[in-house]
Amino acid sequence: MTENGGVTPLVRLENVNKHFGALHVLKNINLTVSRGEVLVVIGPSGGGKSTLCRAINRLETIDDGKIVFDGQVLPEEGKALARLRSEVGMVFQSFNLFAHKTIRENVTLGPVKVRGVSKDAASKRAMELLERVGIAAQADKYPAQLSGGQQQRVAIARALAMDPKMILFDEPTSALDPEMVQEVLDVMIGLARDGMTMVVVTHEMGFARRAANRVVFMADGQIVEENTPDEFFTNAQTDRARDFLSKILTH
Ligand SMILES: Nc1ncnc2c1ncn2[C@@H]1O[C@H](COP(=O)(O)OP(=O)(O)OP(=O)(O)O)[C@@H](O)[C@H]1O
Repeated sequence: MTENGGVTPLVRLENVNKHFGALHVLKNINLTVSRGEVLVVIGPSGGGKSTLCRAINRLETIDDGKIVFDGQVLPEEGKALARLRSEVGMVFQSFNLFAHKTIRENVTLGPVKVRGVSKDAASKRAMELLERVGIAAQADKYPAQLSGGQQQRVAIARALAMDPKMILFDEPTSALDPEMVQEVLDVMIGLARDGMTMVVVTHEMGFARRAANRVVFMADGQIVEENTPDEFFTNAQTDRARDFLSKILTH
């Protein structure tokens, strides 16, 4: 069966619930992400945004409901899950680079280990990707020798090296000094323009306005609103969203 005018969504969450102990963190979430779509998830702290993102590639288990990725209902373990993990890139707030590997090695490792790509081919591709994120000149350095913004761009290149079907970004600029935020957002805007499917948890409203196809507002474990950025930012439908926006936009 097809949806969205004949295009099957890349990801579909159906009635997904998740508890941490007594805390109901995801409350009956229904959400689709279309191929090539940039979905920005915003909302107050503790609302479940990270958990939603992590549930999509099963870094978090879910209690019930269903997650369909690229036409397949995902199990909690096994080969299908390993395939998902290699097809869904993830960029975290903390860059998670291997400290004792060079920048180039960080980007080469995944394709060699997981995909069986030859070292030479992976290394050549790594340089192309480092070029793309504007960091090829630093290829032989180690992560600690780079700024936070540069390290995050390496993390994006590393995700791209796996030829992912989508990339999840969980607050990718939150740990950065303010002057480095834009360089990372510019790389992400470039990816969005190139058609990468992206789910982005962020407080960067400028990014949402420029790059998002859809904004999802999450609070208290629920999707409270979802709309185009234009509609959401000018005409939010709920008090919760309006209240949140008035706080962050005047911040
Ligand atoms: N591993 C865990 N064990 C227990 N509780 C957790 C765990 N991870 C998250 N939580 C709790 O679940 C709730 C949702 O957290 P989550 O990180 O998904 O929210 P968030 O919207 O991303 O918030 P933030 O913007 O602060 O990162 C919070 O109350 C958090 O403390």
